[in-house]
Amino acid sequence: MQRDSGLYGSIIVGLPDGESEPFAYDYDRNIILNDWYHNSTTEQAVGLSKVPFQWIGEPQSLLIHGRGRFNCSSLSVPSSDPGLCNTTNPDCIPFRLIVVPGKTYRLRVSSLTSLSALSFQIEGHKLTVVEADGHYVEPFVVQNLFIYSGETYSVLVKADQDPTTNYWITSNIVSRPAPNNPGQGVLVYYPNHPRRSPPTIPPAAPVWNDSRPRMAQSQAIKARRGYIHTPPAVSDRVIVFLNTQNELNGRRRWSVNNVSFTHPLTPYLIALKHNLTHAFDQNPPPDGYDFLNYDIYERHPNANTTSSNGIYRLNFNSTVDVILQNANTMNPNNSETHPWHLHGHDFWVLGYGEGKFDMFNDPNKYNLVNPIMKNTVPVHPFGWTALRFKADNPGAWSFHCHIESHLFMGMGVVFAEGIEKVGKLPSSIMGCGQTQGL
Ligand SMILES: O=C1O[C@H]([C@@H](O)CO)C(O)=C1O
Repeated sequence: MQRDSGLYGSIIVGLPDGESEPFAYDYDRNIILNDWYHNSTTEQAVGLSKVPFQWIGEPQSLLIHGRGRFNCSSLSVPSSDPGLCNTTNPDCIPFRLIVVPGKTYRLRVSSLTSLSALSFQIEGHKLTVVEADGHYVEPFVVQNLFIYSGETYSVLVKADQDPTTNYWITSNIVSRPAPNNPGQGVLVYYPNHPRRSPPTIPPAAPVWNDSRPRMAQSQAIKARRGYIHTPPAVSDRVIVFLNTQNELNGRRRWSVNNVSFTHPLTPYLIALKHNLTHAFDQNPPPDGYDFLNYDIYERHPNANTTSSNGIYRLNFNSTVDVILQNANTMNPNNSETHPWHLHGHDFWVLGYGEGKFDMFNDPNKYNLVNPIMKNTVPVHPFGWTALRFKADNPGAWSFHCHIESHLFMGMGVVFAEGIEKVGKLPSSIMGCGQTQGL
């Protein structure tokens, strides 16, 4: 859980010389969104592993590019440290984005939240979505951008409003019933004073449990004309992943096809390359679940799930479809949003749907014309998301929910392909588990 402890940043990849973007802007700015907890990740991990389970709860603040505010009146015991909870402390100055009237800004917005699904908004300004996870998007305009942990977007925003005032930049939690405690920054029109707060109240958050606008925005993201990578027309293998919340020996877990993921001590790549067959479970986890009989609107009937560190072996260069199927958690009438993130590949997003994926009819509705390629994608409450990718990158790759505590609780799988094509592994990476002395 190092990311939650602050180990993160952005890498911006430029274009090769002589190439230009298919959209125009004057300035480029980077905005990282995050959520912030007062408990350390170690304390969180201890609670998540406890019997009875102690959930991490909602974050204490939302950060916009590293800056946030804590509502001090929410402390049950007032802080004795006068330096803390002091809004005049320079550390409490919110994020400011200074813009020149009339200019267009490309904002590279990314979310590295440990839990929260966010809605990002700039009061009074439209956002034109032009890029997602490094791929150009057929442009579309939104009032607020829904962004899930692990995703990156570029939006264009034009400073075309009344320049005599400043405007709120906000992030709000959606998809969970969190207290209304938005992340707040300020869009400052030059040469207004950068400390001047906007005269308005910040824009209202979207209704947290209305998943329709989120689903609609997910479906609106298509590859830009002229930049479409056409997916293979058919796949060689279809894997359906039922996402459920369960228990294992009294511990709360997440599982995929009733298998909750555990990490082996020996790194997979080394174990595979050196044929260390005792390093992890050699039985592959299942490719599906009982989709005819399983009721996704009920709690998992088998409260006691299984666990494994087994992996999915993919034929090199094969085309794989993955259907992520969401379901009810252990709480009645509750299903959550999960941003699934794949290492080592980009996948085509073929479709999203509500309810149970119908494997006889839903594939006919796949978008094979202009699907966006991404590496992180939401699975909406009680919904499904269909992906396709080429298993063309030799190695062992994690595919997991980007919510840090959900991965910790077992919500992930590992794909491996083309291991024979991986070159000799350096001795400097040896040391863990059974790799000592290799
Ligand atoms: O993993 C989770 O556990 C809690 C809750 O389901 C516990 O009952 C929650 O909101 C999660 O996302």
